[in-house]
Amino acid sequence: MIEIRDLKKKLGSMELNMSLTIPEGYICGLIGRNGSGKTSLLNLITGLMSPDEGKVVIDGLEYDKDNKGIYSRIALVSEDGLLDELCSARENGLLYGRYYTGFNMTSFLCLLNKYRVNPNIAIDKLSRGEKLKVQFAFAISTRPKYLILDEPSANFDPEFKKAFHEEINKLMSDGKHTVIFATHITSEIDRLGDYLLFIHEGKKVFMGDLESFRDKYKLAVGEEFYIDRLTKEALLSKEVNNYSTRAMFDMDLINIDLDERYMNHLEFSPATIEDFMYFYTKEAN
Ligand SMILES: Nc1ncnc2c1ncn2[C@@H]1O[C@H](COP(=O)(O)OP(=O)(O)OP(=O)(O)O)[C@@H](O)[C@H]1O
Repeated sequence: MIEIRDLKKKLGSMELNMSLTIPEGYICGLIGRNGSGKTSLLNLITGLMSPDEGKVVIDGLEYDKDNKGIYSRIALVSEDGLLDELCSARENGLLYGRYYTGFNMTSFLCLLNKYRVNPNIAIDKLSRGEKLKVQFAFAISTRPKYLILDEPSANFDPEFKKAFHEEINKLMSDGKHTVIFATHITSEIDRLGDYLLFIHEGKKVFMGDLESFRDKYKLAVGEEFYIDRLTKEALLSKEVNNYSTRAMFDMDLINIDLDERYMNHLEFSPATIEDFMYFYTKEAN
């Protein structure tokens, strides 16, 4: 389990400030608009960045006290690659694999072969997508309990996306692994995710399973008159068009006794992550 306890980090004019728990055995999609703090949060979780206050606790272990225990459990795949760019993938495997108790060189080379990446040329001679493939293959070959992916699939071609999803499913099949991935592709969370963590300006807006998300946030369509009659606190924001109005509601805050008669005039459907982001950030602006 990953616990983020009262974590604070000043990032320019913004402060990342949150507490949350990420359970084991699930895939958690991390979403938020550009600059909301996704990469910074993942860097704090993986120990690449230190918090100003608070801490990250992984399986009861803490950075600075139990680094070895943490690093044997966690692997990060990100654009800012952690491998040596001047060395080939094979050399990186030989150099850095030994720091990971679970690293398997044969599995690493097999995956590179499967992904059609040459293991013998320097990483800086590879394309962006190929670099990410090397990182992904390396991370998977350490058999991490926690696999952290920072927008991994943005540069993957459709064929590799399929292989990537298969590999994630394989890793997750024993129920003991956890994947956290930041993405801007909301359909990827719908497809892969069990949990959703939505952040905005360094703060947690929603953390929970996708079913709870769809129960909590609903999109209402109908006449503005009826939308305006519902509990004000439950309304995230609305968009008025010529013929109908769309509005996002937090159903936990709706007062059913008072609102039901107006709700009957509106059509409600579970929010998609994309709709939620649109209506949430529209109001927050
Ligand atoms: N070391 C740092 N010092 C100062 N500011 C920082 C630092 N790292 C990040 N920031 C700022 O913090 C904010 C969040 O950055 P971050 O990269 O975490 O966002 P993000 O959600 O991953 O964005 P994107 O979706 O564009 O990748 C940005 O405004 C960034 O400029």
